Amino acid sequence: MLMHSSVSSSASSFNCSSAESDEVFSEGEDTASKRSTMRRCRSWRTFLTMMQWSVRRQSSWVQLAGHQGNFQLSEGGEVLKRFSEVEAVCLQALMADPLRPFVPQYHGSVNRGGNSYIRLEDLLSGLKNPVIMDCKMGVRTYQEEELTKSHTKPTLRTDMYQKMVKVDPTALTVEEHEQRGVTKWRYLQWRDNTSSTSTLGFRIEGIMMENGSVQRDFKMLTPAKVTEALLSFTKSHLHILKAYHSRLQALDEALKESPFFKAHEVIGSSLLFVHDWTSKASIWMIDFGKTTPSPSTVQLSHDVPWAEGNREDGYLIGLAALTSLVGQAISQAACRQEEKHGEETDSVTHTLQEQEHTQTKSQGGQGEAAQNEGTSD
Ligand SMILES: O=P(O)(O)O[C@H]1[C@H](O)[C@@H](OP(=O)(O)O)[C@H](OP(=O)(O)O)[C@@H](OP(=O)(O)O)[C@H]1O
Ligand SMILES: Nc1ncnc2c1ncn2[C@@H]1O[C@H](COP(=O)(O)OP(=O)(O)O)[C@@H](O)[C@H]1O
Repeated sequence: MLMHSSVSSSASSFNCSSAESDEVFSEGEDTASKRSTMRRCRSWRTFLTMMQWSVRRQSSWVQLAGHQGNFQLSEGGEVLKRFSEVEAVCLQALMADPLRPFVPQYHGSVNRGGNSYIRLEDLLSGLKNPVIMDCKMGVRTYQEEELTKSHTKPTLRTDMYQKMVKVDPTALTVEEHEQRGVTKWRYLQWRDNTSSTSTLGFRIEGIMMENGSVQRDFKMLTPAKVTEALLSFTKSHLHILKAYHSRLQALDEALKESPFFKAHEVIGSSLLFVHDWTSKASIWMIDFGKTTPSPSTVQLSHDVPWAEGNREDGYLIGLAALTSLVGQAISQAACRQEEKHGEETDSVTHTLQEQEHTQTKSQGGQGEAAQNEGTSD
């Protein structure tokens, strides 16, 4: 789902502010005075509406991936995400962890219209026409419980069967076609195997460019294809790629120091890359809905392949691959820049040579003319 908040939260949703409601008509006020008060109220309303509009335009909030209807935009640079106990517990712990600078600020929960929400810092706040990329981390996006459930208590999902049919009907067995359903584990595993999740330890879930165009469903199994996507996402801007590279390296350092990371199996969590053309670029850890404490008997290393029962998520495998591919994008962008610079220099040299040539010719002509003049004297 993609939701442009700047449009949805337009002036029409604006309520009379306290400044306006202060202007209450008193009994017996004469008509002229009422008119003048109304005029003042209208201009206040217009002014405040414009202020509200422009402040909201600062955050053109979009939801690039995830569950439709899970988010609401809130006042004061916050977004509200549908409450999940698992996620709330993680966020609470992360606020006192070395990973805190990499996680949106968590402000507890709130009730809206009978539903509970988690209050999160809006990571797009202050960015102008943001460019966003959601990378889902890890070598698998399903919890081990999902696998167990698929053996012991399989529930067939028609929606997931249909999503598979739409992409590749041949991926389904005859039995699955007959049942017109697959388990959630089967679907998630298929998604992992048909993307770079299983091989690289991450996948690009979606990219939104500054004009609002969104690309999802990347068929990117090869590192070269991912590098290509990174170059297109950053328009090969070296300073943006370098900022991302440093942030990934800093995240790696923080993960090594993090008691939270040591003790949790991080499944289905994303890194949200955000930048705009005023050179603000950052990366944030989001979505802890499937991040759970690892059993006390298991010591996770996060950098070895998953095997049933070992609980490994492969988060660091993905982070290393992603960092290395951003590094490759930097090298390629630098090469392209040099080539472009070379071409520009060539063209400048060529122009200068041409100018010199023309000048020499015309000077030669002038000399001749002067000589002729001299001789005619
Ligand atoms: O992205 P597509 O291919 O559409 O598949 C989605 C994602 O895997 C979701 O994971 P995430 O939240 O990490 O994006 C998952 O939510 P869960 O978090 O519940 O596993 C959805 O399961 P359902 O919510 O059961 O439909 C599943 O349908
Ligand atoms: N704090 C935030 N600030 C800005 N955008 C966010 C924030 N959290 C999530 N998003 C947007 O919402 C999308 C889905 O978020 P996510 O937490 O993964 O939801 P879900 O649990 O439904 O999968 C992200 O890809 C991103 O575009």
